[in-house]
Parts: sequence; structure tokens; C-alpha cells
Amino acid sequence: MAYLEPAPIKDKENPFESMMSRFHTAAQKLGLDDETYEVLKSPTKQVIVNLPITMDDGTKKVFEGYRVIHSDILGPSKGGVRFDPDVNLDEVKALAAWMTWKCAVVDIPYGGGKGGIKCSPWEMSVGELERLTRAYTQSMYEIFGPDRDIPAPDMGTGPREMAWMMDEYSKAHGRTVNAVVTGKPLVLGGSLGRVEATGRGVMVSTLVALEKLRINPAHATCAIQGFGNVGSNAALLLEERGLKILGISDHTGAYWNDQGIDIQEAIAYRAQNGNNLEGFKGGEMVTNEELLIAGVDVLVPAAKEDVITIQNADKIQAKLIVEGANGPTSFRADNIIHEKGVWVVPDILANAGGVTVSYFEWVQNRLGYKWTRERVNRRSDRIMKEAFERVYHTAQEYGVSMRIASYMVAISKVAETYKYRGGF
Ligand SMILES: NC(=O)C1=CN([C@@H]2O[C@H](COP(=O)(O)OP(=O)(O)OC[C@H]3O[C@@H](n4cnc5c(N)ncnc54)[C@H](O)[C@@H]3O)[C@@H](O)[C@H]2O)C=CC1
Ligand SMILES: O=C(O)CCC(=O)C(=O)O
Repeated sequence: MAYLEPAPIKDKENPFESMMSRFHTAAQKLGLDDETYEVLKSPTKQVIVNLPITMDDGTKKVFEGYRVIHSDILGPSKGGVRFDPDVNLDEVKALAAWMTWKCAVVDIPYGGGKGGIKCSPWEMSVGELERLTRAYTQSMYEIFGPDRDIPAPDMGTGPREMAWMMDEYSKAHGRTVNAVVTGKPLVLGGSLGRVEATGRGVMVSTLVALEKLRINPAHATCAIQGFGNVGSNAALLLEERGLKILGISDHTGAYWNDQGIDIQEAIAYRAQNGNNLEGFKGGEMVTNEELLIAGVDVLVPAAKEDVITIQNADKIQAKLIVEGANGPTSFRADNIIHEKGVWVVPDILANAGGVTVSYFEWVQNRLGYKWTRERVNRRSDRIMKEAFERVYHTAQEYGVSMRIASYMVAISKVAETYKYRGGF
């Protein structure tokens, strides 16, 4: 196996490097052959576009957009589109690969892709965002498609942006093609349960992990970083299951309450406050860094990559980390966390509830039929629990962390499919 040289170490955290390091370790444990390693290590397609947009003041501004297809071995590529000023090609490449592994872990028939536009959505008007989203979709006519590549929401995007994408794609094809994106508004063929699906999957993973750790959820405390789609829904559902949420945060700061934050109140405040928590009075202000190392049972990072690094990993006090975000822990922090005995439910397992319900949305669109919320939740909870057990048993069998086990489960499935499809 020629690929077994150690990966070069760079100074700065890099999500693609983190993804590759775990992929490399899992491939070694599986004894993956060189050819399959070579096929799976690099994305199938990488597209970079320049999008000139007329701003509200009449000036033109050019935005850089990306779509990376990591793999289409298991089926059409699937993955969100992120609007954020930090978006870059390495980040999108890592996020696309994580989608391949995530879909394989939960056993849904998709490959992995991801997209993004380098922009600050909170500084743009609705009109500017609509023009940008439509221009991005136009530039991806040849990439997107219900049988090719299916976008969904990620950081900075939601049902509104998915509606614009669906409409723009449909216009170009002269018919309504609602299965081309998921995470749409309900009236456009969105699925009941999709908005809260990722947070729900985080909740299900947390409860299964607490059971394994023999911690009673009714006595457990929790801190959640990020209070957007994933963080706020996870907070609400975990609070409903009895956990006391002592701390929450977003990009404006972190809020702490020893008695527990009232999550309904925080959600209502955020909705009336331009989608952020600035000025929230339901807790005292602390820093995001303090929140991450606070004395709680469960820590849910649900914002960005590389927030748990070698700088703070040894200070983490939580017994359990459930990764709502993609890539919140850098690979250099993995060993420190593992040696401290902190249990990690990794991103590609913990946050897979979103893509699972996206799959249900796509299935419903293709059937022309709508499922009840009860059916969506029941099926996604089952898929999440089964995936958890698959990863847990692999971790036990090989004596590896849940993270490496999840990559092993995923890589085995993709590699086996690749062989059957006759890739060599
Ligand atoms: N939306 C979805 O269905 C899924 C999202 N994810 C991942 O979950 C994470 C969050 O995504 P969403 O909730 O959809 O995004 P969002 O845009 O709805 O919310 C992001 C949240 O993170 C906060 N944030 C940003 N920078 C921060 C910082 N430096 N410190 C603390 N908080 C910060 C924002 O203020 C906001 O509250 C991302 O890593 C995303 O890739 C993963 C699976 C599915
Ligand atoms: O719902 C989807 O298709 C993808 C969601 C996503 O981008 C993710 O899981 O990171």
C-alpha cells in the first residue's frame, strides 16, 4: 500500500487536511487497496465560478462560488450550499467528502457534494441575495439535477434560497423540477420535519450516547455553540428530553445561565432580533471560548469547523461531544480528546439527520406524495439509531474511536459499491 507515508503537517488548521487524516487512518485499518484509495481521496469534480451581481446601489460586485462533487459512486451527489465570507475551495472540498461519508454511514443512496459562495449574507438585502442565488444556479445548470447533484441548505442558507434555486432551475428546463433541491418551503414540495431534522438527529445521537455512558438525560447538562438551524433545534429538542441547557452562543457571543437557558425564549428573541442573540437577557454573557470548555456533561458544537483544536482540547470538561457542525474538531485535537476519555459522536454520524430527511423529501417529490411528520420522524430516528449502532459496533470490534469507526463504515460501503460497479 503505497499511500502509507505519513501526511505532511502544516501550521494552520485546514478542514480538508483533517478529513484526509481520518480517511487515511480508517483506510489503513481497513487495509484499503491503493487503487480505491486513489479514487476516493480526491473529488470527482471541482467547479469555481465568478458571479457578477448588480447591488442595490447600482454598482457591480463579483462573488466567487464553488461546487465540489466528491463522489457519485453511491448515487447522485448530495450536499448543502453555504453562504459565508470564509468559504474557500479547501473547505468546500472537505465538506463535499464529508457528505460522501455521511450518506454512506446512514446508508442512503447518494454520493457527496457541497457548494458555497464567498459572501456575507447578513450584510446583503433580500434582492441582492436572490440575484446572487439565481446567478449561482444559472452557473450550475450543467451540474445540478435530480439524478445528478442535489443541493440543500447549509450555513447562511435556508428554505428561501432553496425556493429560488428550484425556480431558477425549473425555468431553464421549462417545467417544475422540485426534486432538484431539498430543504424547500413546504408549499414547493418541502418535507415536513426537514427544518428540524439535523437538530433532531443530534438529539437522537445524544440520547443513545448518554444511554451507553449510563448518564440520565434528566440529570445531564449541556452547552451548545451556534444557534442557527442546527443549534437552536438541537437545543429545543434536548431541553424537551430533560437536559438542562446551561449555555448557548452565536457569532455575537455566548450566554450562560446556571439554572438553564429558556430555549423557547431564546428562539423567540433571535427571531425578533435579526436572527442573532445579541442583547439576549436570558443568561450572563461569556465568550465562545469559555462556553466550549465549560463544565457540562454534553457539548454540542453546531457552528463552524475547527473550533476544538490543540489550543483548547485539553481544557474541554464535557464527557460527551456531539458534533452538530461539520468538522468542528481538528484532527490534531482528536488524540487529546480521546486520551482525556471524552466520547465524541462524530459529525458524519451526529448531523446526518438533515440529509436523511432531505432524502425523504426527494423520495416524496419523485413519488408526488406527502408523508406525515410522524412518518418522517419515525423513519429518520430509526435510521439514526441503526447508524449509531453500526458505528458503535465497528468501534468496539476494531478498538478505534467512534470517528474512525464511522469513516471505516463509510469507506467500506463506498469501496464495495465501487468494486461492484466495475470501476477498475
Ligand atoms: N442545516 C443543516 O441541515 C445542516 C448543517 N450542518 C452543519 O451545521 C453547522 C451549522 O449549520 P446551520 O445551523 O445550518 O447554519 P446557520 O447559518 O443556520 O447557523 C449557524 C450558527 O452558527 C453561528 N456562528 C457562526 N460563527 C460562529 C462563531 N465563530 N462562534 C459561535 N457561533 C457562530 C451563527 O451565528 C449561527 O447561529 C455547519 O457546520 C453546517 O455545515 C450539518 C448538517 C446539516
Ligand atoms: O440535506 C442535505 O442534502 C445536505 C445537508 C448538508 O449539507 C450536510 O449534511 O452537511
